[in-house]
Amino acid sequence: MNSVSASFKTNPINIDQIIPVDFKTVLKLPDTHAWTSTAAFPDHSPLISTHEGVPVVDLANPEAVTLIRRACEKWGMFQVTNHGVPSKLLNQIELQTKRLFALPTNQKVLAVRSPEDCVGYGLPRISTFFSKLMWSEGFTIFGSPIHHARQLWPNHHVDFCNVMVQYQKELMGLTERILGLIFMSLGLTQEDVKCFQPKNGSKHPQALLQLNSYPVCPDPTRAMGLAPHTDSSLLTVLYQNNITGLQVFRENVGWVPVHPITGAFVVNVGDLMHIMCNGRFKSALHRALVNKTHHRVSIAYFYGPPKDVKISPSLKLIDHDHPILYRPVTWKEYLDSKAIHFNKALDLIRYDVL
Ligand SMILES: C=C1C[C@]23C[C@H]1CC[C@H]2[C@@]12CCC[C@@](C)(C(=O)O1)[C@H]2[C@@H]3C(=O)O
Ligand SMILES: O=C(O)CCC(=O)C(=O)O
Ligand SMILES: [Fe+2]
Repeated sequence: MNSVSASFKTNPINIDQIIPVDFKTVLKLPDTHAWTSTAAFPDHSPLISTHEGVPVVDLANPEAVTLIRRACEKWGMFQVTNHGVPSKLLNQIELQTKRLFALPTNQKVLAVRSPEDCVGYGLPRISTFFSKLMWSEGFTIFGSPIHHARQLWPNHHVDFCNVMVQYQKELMGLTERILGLIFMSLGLTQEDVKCFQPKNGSKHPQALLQLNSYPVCPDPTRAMGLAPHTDSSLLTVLYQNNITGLQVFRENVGWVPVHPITGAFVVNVGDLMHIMCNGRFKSALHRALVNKTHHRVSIAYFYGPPKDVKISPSLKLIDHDHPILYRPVTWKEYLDSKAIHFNKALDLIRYDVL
């Protein structure tokens, strides 16, 4: 069993927090989805438009490593262009994602996630930490989605499965290429990071694909698409359709929109990378808002280390001025802690926080 499934088994979720409402039939924002009175209430005030945005890195630029290092230090996030993933595949995955979420609710629930598993249809896992429900639905895939796809389309699941499998293959290549640049930017060599190099003996990295859908919302100023969180991965590579909604939080600045760039990916530092580089790159706090007129979709690829590999701060980044901050953890151990402690999980493995 992979680390993610194993963690879901240890921390099952209540079925009420898995099945979304039927967004299409709701004409007025229900109280269950109105975030107005909560601490996490979305601040919709526009930022001063002259403010700089998330850096865009052209992977063909010889300066890419330096640009990535700066972006990771300052934002924990950047966008990449010239990445080599065929635009045809991006169009196909967007189309298949929309095809899935366009199904009637009674059909989508045929592929619902079980309380003890990570794959299938349902609300975001972090829903359990908030008193209000989010205005979004998701479909999680690990490897081939054939089991659930067959339930959705008994005779028409082949195209969906092929696109999802092909996309994961492409994204594994791209993510490993970007990871290589990130390690280079930290001065780490292949030898330093060989513990989770692909195909190290029988060990393989683990990755998950998350299709997100944000239906049009009758009252977006009071709703939340996906509540603020950091990703538990090493690195997440996200494709978004051309609808704005993603925002990243910056200390002393606030929420900054991450406007879609046609054909680009958003890359964000996850908690495990934060640990590996001893906090030098911070995992990006981000969220997604919704809107009244446009259906937004995004496809997140969460990349993590092989099962049972302990992630710990690289010794090369530790010295007198940079004492070691985090204890070693496997992805499963970290996900288990996150399932209970959510945004406190990172602090709980710090040596200096009790
Ligand atoms: C490997 C992962 C990463 C998970 C948990 C597990 C499976 C599903 C992922 C998401 C997907 C949606 C946002 C998030 C915040 C959520 O609720 O579920 C993610 C979470 C995380 O990054 O922690
Ligand atoms: O939809 C988005 O832009 C963000 C998705 C996300 O943060 C996630 O799936 O973890
Ligand atoms: Fe995320």
